[in-house]
Amino acid sequence: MIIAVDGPAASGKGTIARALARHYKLPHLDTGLLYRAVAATVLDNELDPEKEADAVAACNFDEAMLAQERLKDDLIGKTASIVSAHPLVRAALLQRQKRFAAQPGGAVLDGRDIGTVIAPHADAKLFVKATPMIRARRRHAELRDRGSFASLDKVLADIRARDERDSSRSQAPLRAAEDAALLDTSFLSIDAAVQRAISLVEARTATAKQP
Ligand SMILES: Nc1ncnc2c1ncn2[C@@H]1O[C@H](COP(=O)(O)OP(=O)(O)OP(=O)(O)O)[C@@H](O)[C@H]1O
Ligand SMILES: Nc1ccn([C@@H]2O[C@H](COP(=O)(O)O)[C@@H](O)[C@H]2O)c(=O)n1
Repeated sequence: MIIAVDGPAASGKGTIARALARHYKLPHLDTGLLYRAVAATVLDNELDPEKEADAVAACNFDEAMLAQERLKDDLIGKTASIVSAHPLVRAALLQRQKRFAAQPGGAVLDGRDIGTVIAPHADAKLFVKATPMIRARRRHAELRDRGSFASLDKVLADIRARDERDSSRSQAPLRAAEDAALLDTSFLSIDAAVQRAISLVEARTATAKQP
């Protein structure tokens, strides 16, 4: 079974995707980490994220980087959103994600274009959302716990800017696939959001099994 989980920054899609992977005993890929690794490589080598050739050169990143906690840094997230808008960067990362989705037994992937581009034939697609302010509060708390002290206003402004950049790019913009089930986590606890996600996956796959 392939499960595609998409949504904007800090909507809770990663939390839900990890829980679904545990529940269904499937491998999970957080595709945002790939773009974050490209971004970190750009920054480490003092390249220009706005320049497509610089960003493409960084797609050959060191695999060990994917395990680094610093990939969660805000600057890396923001830079990831810049490099991910380059068509050649998306092309360089495409096959790796498609291969992960196509492995025997299936997989759970989360990102921005899983249901639309990476796994358009996924058995179940979820589009996770929450209001910008709620997402900003969650991200603010997460950053604070990691010792970073950006103000809530700044985190909210960054989230809005990232939404705008991710939704307006020409290639694989952030959007819900037409056949995705919407899951608004704004007023759900993590446990309630995960239960709802499992119910939606069950409903999708039960419909598909009907003769
Ligand atoms: N339903 C929820 N209620 C409260 N907090 C939540 C909920 N879902 C997720 N969170 C918390 O919000 C933060 C962001 O969640 P998560 O990392 O899953 O989002 P994301 O959509 O994957 O973000 P990104 O795309 O930026 O990686 C985390 O600290 C997570 O624990
Ligand atoms: N499938 C994806 C996943 C991510 N991106 C871009 O990477 C940025 C960081 O992603 P996070 O999920 O770790 O926040 C994100 O803002 C997107 O620009 C993408 O384009 N496609």
